[in-house]
Amino acid sequence: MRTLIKGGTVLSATGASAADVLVEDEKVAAVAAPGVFETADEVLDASGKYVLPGGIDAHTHMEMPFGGTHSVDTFTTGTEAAAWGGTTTIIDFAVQSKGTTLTATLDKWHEKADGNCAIDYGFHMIVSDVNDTTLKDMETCVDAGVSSFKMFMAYPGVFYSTDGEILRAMQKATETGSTIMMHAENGIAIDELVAQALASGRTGPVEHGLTRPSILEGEATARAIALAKVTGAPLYIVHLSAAEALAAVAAARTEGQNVFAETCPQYLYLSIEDLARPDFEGAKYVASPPLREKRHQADLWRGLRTNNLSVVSTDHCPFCFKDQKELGRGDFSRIPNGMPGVEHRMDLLHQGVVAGEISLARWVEACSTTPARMFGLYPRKGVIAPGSDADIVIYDPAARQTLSAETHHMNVDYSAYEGFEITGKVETVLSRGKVVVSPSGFGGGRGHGKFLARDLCQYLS
Ligand SMILES: NC(=O)NCCC(=O)O
Ligand SMILES: [Zn+2]
Ligand SMILES: [Zn+2]
Repeated sequence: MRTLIKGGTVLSATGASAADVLVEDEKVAAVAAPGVFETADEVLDASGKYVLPGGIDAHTHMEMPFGGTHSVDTFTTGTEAAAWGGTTTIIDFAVQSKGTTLTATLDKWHEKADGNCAIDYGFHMIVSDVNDTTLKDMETCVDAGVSSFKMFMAYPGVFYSTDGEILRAMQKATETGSTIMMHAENGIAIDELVAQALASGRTGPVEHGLTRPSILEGEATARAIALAKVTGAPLYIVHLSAAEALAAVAAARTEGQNVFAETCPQYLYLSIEDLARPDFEGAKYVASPPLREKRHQADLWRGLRTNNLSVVSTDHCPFCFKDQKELGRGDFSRIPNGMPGVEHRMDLLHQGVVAGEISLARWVEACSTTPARMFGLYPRKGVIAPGSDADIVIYDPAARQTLSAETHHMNVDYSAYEGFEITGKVETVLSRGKVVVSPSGFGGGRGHGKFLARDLCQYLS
């Protein structure tokens, strides 16, 4: 089966050019000057549109257990929603709970995802019980294509690891060539602030933000960087939200340390003012790290331009407002942490292009090419080039849309971006050559997506 994408502007991490793309079965066969290929079994007209590599969302949580409940997107609903938004690969997190092994955890996550995804997917591993077996199992995970391990300096008693445990896991990461991903917030100090707030009757959602000050993200980020320096491990800071944390990353990178960071659209567009919405509506915006004061946003955009922030992921972790966020009415510390967003990342970052914050090439780089390189998927993913998987988005940069829970495809009863006016819209999406989204609707489905065994990080200096 040959598909020709004709007349579009092909985007990459290095620029844009008028070109046609020939797809043969699941792969890109050729990229050539307009008109070189005359026809194919199927021809998609991309005149006036961008043709870009499918997005890679390197941070999602489908069906994630948290605080006695689960994030509500399944691997099926979440990957379908991702496809609607131009994302053709997710990397989700398998979650080790205390007392279980990494290998059993990985088996469990394969059971949840295999045969259920609409687009390709990989796994990172959350390490929450550092012991000799866990450290040994990290080797098995790397061999099985899970080459990155998330650890937490937050959530004492749940996912939290001590500095000593982090150090040991980092040493194993250095030995295996794998990457440590860090949730960098000082959870011990935060838990004190949370207890004090509750004791003095401050119970509403905004307290979630007020008890997790940005300086404690900066401190934890700097500490993680120090531990990575001692051990030589590559370090990737997840969901970076604060100027103080970004400064720590920038300083380490200036020294040449293999330290990288991602941010998420919510930190670029939303703020603590959303957490302060009345009538418990702020609960919709509870995630950790919390939404910050607006002053941080300009720093984050600058970080994206300078590559101190290399990747934009969503940290998609949806909990319904009714029933789930409700668990924390009267006690903000019980509000399930996480926000929906997997469907909107490409559109929201395109607004950064429209506003002149980032270039088109940078949009593609941060949302597709760099995550592919960072997590060992390049050049299979993250680029439109001969031999690459035909994960391709045809994007109409002039279309207009309004984001809303009424129209989104995520399995959650609210939109964090309700009413946002967007310039640009995904028109067609190919996943390994198959048209999964088109103007006539959803053509993909559960089971098309395949597990991606990933190589080591390809982004080290
Ligand atoms: N971010 C968040 O609040 N929930 C998902 C889990 C995590 O990434 O820490
Ligand atoms: Zn986290
Ligand atoms: Zn997360």
